[in-house]
Amino acid sequence: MYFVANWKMYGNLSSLNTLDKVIRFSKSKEIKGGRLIYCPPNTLISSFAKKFNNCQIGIGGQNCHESKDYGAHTGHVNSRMLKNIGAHFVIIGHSENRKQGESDKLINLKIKSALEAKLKVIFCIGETLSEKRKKKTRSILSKQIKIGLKNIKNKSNIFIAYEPVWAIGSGIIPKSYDLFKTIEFIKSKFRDKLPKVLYGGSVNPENITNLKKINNIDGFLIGGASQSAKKFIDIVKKTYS
Ligand SMILES: O=C[C@H](O)COP(=O)(O)O
Repeated sequence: MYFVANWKMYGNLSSLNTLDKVIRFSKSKEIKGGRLIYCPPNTLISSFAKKFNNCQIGIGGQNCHESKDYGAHTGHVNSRMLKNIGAHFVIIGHSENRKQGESDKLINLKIKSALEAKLKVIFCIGETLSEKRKKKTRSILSKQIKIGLKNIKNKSNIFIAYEPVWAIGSGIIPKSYDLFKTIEFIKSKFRDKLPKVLYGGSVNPENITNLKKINNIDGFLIGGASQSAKKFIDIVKKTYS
């Protein structure tokens, strides 16, 4: 199982101290089969990479520019730059960026550039509350997958993160059966090799006990709770208990 910590726009150099606990945990037997990945803000990727030297914790960025080339794009960072400072993963298509106007087409270009830079991609998809109410979840997910992954033949380095927008930061999670069926639907879109599908949206040490019972989920993309080492570790421990 994969446990991805998305720190969003939180954290500074002093946050590095909180990682000691996670590093110790990652080297203990308690980690079982858990694979930990941290996606801090870009300002902290190098420091995280140094800190995680000698342990099995992956590092990722939270977004990247679509161009694989360097260029005059003020305020942006491309996938090569992320790779160069120690990232192995990048989150692309997060709803917080889609909300800012990131289109499926742009997401497709970003994914291609990230794969070219040899980063693994955590590709976020999910419906809004109004789309859910209009029973459009499946058509929205199909469109996001179809355009987002257009002309990408080798999908082996792509993880899908299903994050219903209404579940992010709201404390609300989908009903277990609905979530199982949605993940099954997402996987049905892939013919040959099934991608790993993560769930994200208000995952915490309390609701993980139910979420872990949904047996087609391959891991979790965790926002708020991942900023606390204790909560993040608890989520992993409870998944295996
Ligand atoms: O990337 C993480 C998700 O947006 C979930 O965030 P959350 O756990 O704070 O709801």
